[in-house]
Formats: sequence, C-alpha cells, structure tokens
Amino acid sequence: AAKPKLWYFHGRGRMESIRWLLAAAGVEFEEEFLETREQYEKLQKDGRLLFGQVPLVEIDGMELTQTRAILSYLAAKYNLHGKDLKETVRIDTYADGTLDLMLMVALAAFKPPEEKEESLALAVKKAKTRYFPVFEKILKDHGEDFLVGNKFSWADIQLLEAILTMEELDASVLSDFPLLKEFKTRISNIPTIKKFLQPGSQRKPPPDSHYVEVVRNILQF
Ligand SMILES: CCCCC[C@H]1O[C@@H](O)C[C@@H]1SC[C@H](NC(=O)CC[C@H](N)C(=O)O)C(=O)NCC(=O)O
Repeated sequence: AAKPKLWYFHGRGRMESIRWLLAAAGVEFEEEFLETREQYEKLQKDGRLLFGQVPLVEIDGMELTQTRAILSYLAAKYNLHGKDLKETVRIDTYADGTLDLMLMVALAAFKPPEEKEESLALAVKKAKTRYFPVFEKILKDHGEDFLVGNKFSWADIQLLEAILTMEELDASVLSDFPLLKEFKTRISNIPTIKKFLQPGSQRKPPPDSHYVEVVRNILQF
C-alpha cells in the first residue's frame, strides 16, 4: 500500500503528534512541506481541505483533515486505541489532555516575545500542577507499565511527547514525578520510538522564528 502522505509546514505545530503516532507504530510516511501561500491556496482550490485547514493526511484512499480525527483513525488502525470502548474513552481522554497542553506550547511561538515567555511559563506551570500530577497518579493507581490496560497505546505516545516537549522548556519539570521519570525511560526505549528520537528522523525541532515567519506568511495572519 502507498505510504501515508502528510501535508503541513516544516515544523511541529498540530502535525507533530501524527508524526509521533505513525513513527511509534513503525509506519513509514511521506511529507509535503508547505513553504508558500500558493501551495496552501492550491490545496484549498482543489477542495482538499474540508474546512480550509491543515494538517492534511492522505491515507487509505482518503484525504483526512482535523488533527484529532486523524489521530483517532490512526490509533484504531494500528491497534493503539484500546481493547474496548471503556479503554478507548480513557485513551482519548488522556490524549486530549496532552493535546491541550501541547497546543498551548505550539501557539506560544506566535506571540510577541514577552507574551511568549509568559505563555510558555504558564504551560510549564500547567504541566506541573494540572497534567503531570494526574498522570503520576494514574501510573501509581494503575500499577502497570502503560497508562491503559497493560498495553502500549496512543495515550502513552502522547504522554511521552508531552514530557519531552515540557523538558525542552524546563529540564527539571519531572523532579516531583518519579513514576513519570520511569515511564519516560521505559517508553523512550521502545524500538520504534527510540529510532524516532535519534537524529535524522522525521521528528521536527521546536518552532523557531523562521518557522513562525513562514507559517504567518502562508496563513497571512
Ligand atoms: C507551532 C505552530 C503551531 C501553531 C500554528 C498552528 O496552530 C494554528 O493556530 C495555526 C497553525 S495550524 C494551521 C491551521 N490549522 C488549524 O487551525 C486546524 C485546526 C483543526 N481543528 C485541527 O485540529 O486540525 C490552519 O490551517 N489555519 C488556516 C485557517 O484556519 O484559515
């Protein structure tokens, strides 16, 4: 079958969690990077963006947009979405929480310097006081290696991505969360994830001023 093709900017944004899931599932994918307004307008004109927005993922003969819908489809397709509805809703709940945290970080890149610092500091505070305490307790109460069932799932991938992203902002962010530290090591050593964390993978770096400029240019905001 043809490899999935991802259409987005050459940066993390909303697409990074999709890259993580595919990589963790051991699925090779291709990427088309939007560098110009014309590329984006052509996708719109060709009717390929349902709500006029990216991420766009071509997979299984479909053109999917809406990040959470894409993630949900991929999680189910690669058996990372739980063994029954009760596990699936827990995975979705945990994933949604990490996506909210990651979006705070992603959008901060587009704020003026002082506001950006304030937003990033708030994201770190939210990680330490809202999100990570919840996941630490889940791991403690659940007493398993993974967040849901005793099986690796999309929720584990999202949590690892969130942990690594927050550590880029504050290296000591896990200092009060011993179980999350162990979780990070355990999940990072899963072969497909270990490979994705090596230099040269399709993982994207944190957003820089060039990336912000390109996205602003394309989206004209
Ligand atoms: C670090 C970069 C990430 C921040 C920037 C991204 O967040 C968004 O605010 C903008 C981009 S993503 C690009 C943006 N896409 C979305 O907002 C998608 C939202 C949708 N609910 C989804 O989850 O996929 C876009 O196409 N906008 C055009 C426009 O709406 O007319």
